[in-house]
Amino acid sequence: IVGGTDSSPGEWPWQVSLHAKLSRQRHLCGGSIISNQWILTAAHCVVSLENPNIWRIYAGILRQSEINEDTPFYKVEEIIVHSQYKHAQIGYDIALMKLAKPMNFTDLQLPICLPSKEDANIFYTDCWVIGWGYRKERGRVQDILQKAPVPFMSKEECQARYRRHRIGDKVICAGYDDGGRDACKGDSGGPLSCRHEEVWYLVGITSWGEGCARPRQPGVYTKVADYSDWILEKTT
Ligand SMILES: COC(=O)Nc1ccc2c(c1)CCCCCCC[C@H](NC(=O)/C=C/c1cc(Cl)ccc1-n1cnnn1)c1nc-2c(Cl)[nH]1
Repeated sequence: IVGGTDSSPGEWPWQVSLHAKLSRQRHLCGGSIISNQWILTAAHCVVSLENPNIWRIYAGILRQSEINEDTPFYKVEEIIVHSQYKHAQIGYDIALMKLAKPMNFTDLQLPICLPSKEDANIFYTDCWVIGWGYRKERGRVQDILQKAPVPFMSKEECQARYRRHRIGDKVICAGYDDGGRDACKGDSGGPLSCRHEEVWYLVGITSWGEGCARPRQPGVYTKVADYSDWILEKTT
């Protein structure tokens, strides 16, 4: 996260850190708890890494330094990538990870609400992007989970910023025309969380952008409300 601040314990209890253990283990992406057995993340995080056994999901943590060989993690039983996914800038950048065992909810690990299809046209005014990603384009993974407020941007304005891309209808853009606050490397797969009438919703999945926090280059997020049928179909 560029231009963010430290989160407090339990502030974003749905945020998880997805680690993969290949030759060595490291944080790869963020994810969100949507039920006691399902994590929602970005397709680009898991494609080419679809062997469930390499994944370790850490929930209820604020700091990456809380993770060591003794830290408990959730194993993954199944990974479901959207069948139309090709690459992030085209869209369909959404994937589900099924936990091998249902998790117990605590104050530090709780699900976030999914927006319903009818919520697809709400213009949210209180949205935050969260993650352990870089604070600048050439940076490193942060220890303390970072948060940054990012304003919603209309699709028209977003398309005007990204002339060389087709900004599809199943994505949301958020960011500042002057730049300064945005997601960055290591944040993808994580939530764009918006508070609406006292309730937090998983409005977006951090997907891509041209650089981090550059002026007039907003972040592009998978629009979760447009995938509610897909999520229900795959998780029930
Ligand atoms: C110590 O451990 C580490 O350093 N881990 C570790 C640390 C970092 C990374 C990995 C591992 C690789 C994950 C591979 C799959 C994921 C590959 C793509 C992914 N993208 C993003 O997270 C954000 C994109 C993004 C999203 C929005 Cl909304 C706006 C601007 C964005 N950016 C534009 N340019 N940079 N960001 C990424 N993630 C990383 C990189 Cl490197 N790139």
